[in-house]
Amino acid sequence: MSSENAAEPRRIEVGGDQSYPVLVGSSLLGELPGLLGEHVRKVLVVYPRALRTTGDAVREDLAASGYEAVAAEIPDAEEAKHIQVAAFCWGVLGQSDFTRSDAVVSVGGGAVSDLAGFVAASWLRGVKVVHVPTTLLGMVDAAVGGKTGINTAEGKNLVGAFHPPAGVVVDVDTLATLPRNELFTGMAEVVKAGFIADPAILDLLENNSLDDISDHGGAVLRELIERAIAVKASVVSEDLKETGRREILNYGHTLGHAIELAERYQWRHGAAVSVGMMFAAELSSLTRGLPDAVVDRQRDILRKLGLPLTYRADRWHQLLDSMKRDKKARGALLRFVVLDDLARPTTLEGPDPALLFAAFQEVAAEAPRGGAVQLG
Ligand SMILES: NC(=O)c1ccc[n+]([C@@H]2O[C@H](COP(=O)([O-])OP(=O)(O)OC[C@H]3O[C@@H](n4cnc5c(N)ncnc54)[C@H](O)[C@@H]3O)[C@@H](O)[C@H]2O)c1
Ligand SMILES: O=C(O)C(=O)C[C@@H](O)[C@H](O)[C@H](O)COP(=O)(O)O
Ligand SMILES: [Zn+2]
Repeated sequence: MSSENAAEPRRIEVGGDQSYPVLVGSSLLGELPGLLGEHVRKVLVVYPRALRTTGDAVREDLAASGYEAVAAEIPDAEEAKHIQVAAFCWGVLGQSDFTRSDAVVSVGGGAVSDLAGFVAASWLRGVKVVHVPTTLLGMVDAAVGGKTGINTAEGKNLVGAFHPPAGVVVDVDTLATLPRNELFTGMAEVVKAGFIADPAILDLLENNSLDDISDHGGAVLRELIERAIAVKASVVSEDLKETGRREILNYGHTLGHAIELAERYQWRHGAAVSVGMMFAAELSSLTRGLPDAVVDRQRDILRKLGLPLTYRADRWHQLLDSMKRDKKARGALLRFVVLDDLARPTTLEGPDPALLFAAFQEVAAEAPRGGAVQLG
């Protein structure tokens, strides 16, 4: 991850009151000081144990640039999004005398940027954060947009804050070590961006081989990443705090989050969102007349990527119960993001429970025998 001989990165600007760049390219570590700005002296580098080599490289690079760089090594994946992990980070910040002019840098997937973003949002009521996403999902979605959060026993992301980063470094070289199944679960959010806003993404996914789609050094994946970031940047530039348009980024998430909770976070987010998008598409067909061709296209693309399309039928009541705590719900009214057509998302409020159940029947599968767990 050296910054020598780096080609000029693509810069995607996220607008709004606190605008910031998302830099996309190779060998971009050297961009971190520029994003941190002039006044930062101390940096907390937050990374999971599984990414110790990369996290350490970032910390050493920052130390070599003159920062007092402190490491916070946290549990892996969804285990990171826990209040005790936030408290551990607050402890490190306190013991190292971090002030309001200091900063946090996250290195990892979406779980790490959500946790580290929340720590930065809450420490001294808000310090700077820069994200270095190392999963596809983190690059195209989680690290961009300023939503931060942790889970509680009752559900996913129930505690958090909107806290935009000062910048995001999308170094595609970090994808070299990402396991293939992690890359493809991240692709669910890319597909989401295609169906809600940018159908060119869908053409790329349909017209290229899985090898080209997953080649981190190749032009296809690079275009998918840049297009998906552009969708997210455009939406959050307009509506940081989800008072309106931003809800479209939740397509597939109402059921998806309920599945993650039901599976005790043993399914990856992208896998759960894949089933959630199929459910949302079926609901769109039943309630908004979404053409069958669009539903079939979504199913075909998700299937090509090896993403799950169904979920066990026997869990419907549990899922429905969790969906009542979804952040889009208003009082007793459940709300879903649905599609009127390709790239025409809208909100459906208080749908007839019979239609919700009917949509679920379209994605329902028999319960696995012998307690088999599908990791997605
Ligand atoms: N804030 C947002 O806007 C937003 C958007 C989408 C998703 N999310 C959240 O993001 C999380 C999911 O993120 P994720 O899919 O990145 O999962 P993750 O952060 O759990 O990472 C998945 C796994 O990949 C490993 N990993 C990460 N980078 C690697 C690399 N370069 N090489 C090898 N292994 C690597 C991690 O150690 C982990 O085991 C969920 O908690 C979801 O709710 C947030
Ligand atoms: O950025 C957003 O807004 C999104 O909804 C993006 C989602 O992909 C992401 O999973 C988000 O964390 C879900 O937000 P939540 O508000 O439903 O917790
Ligand atoms: Zn998501």
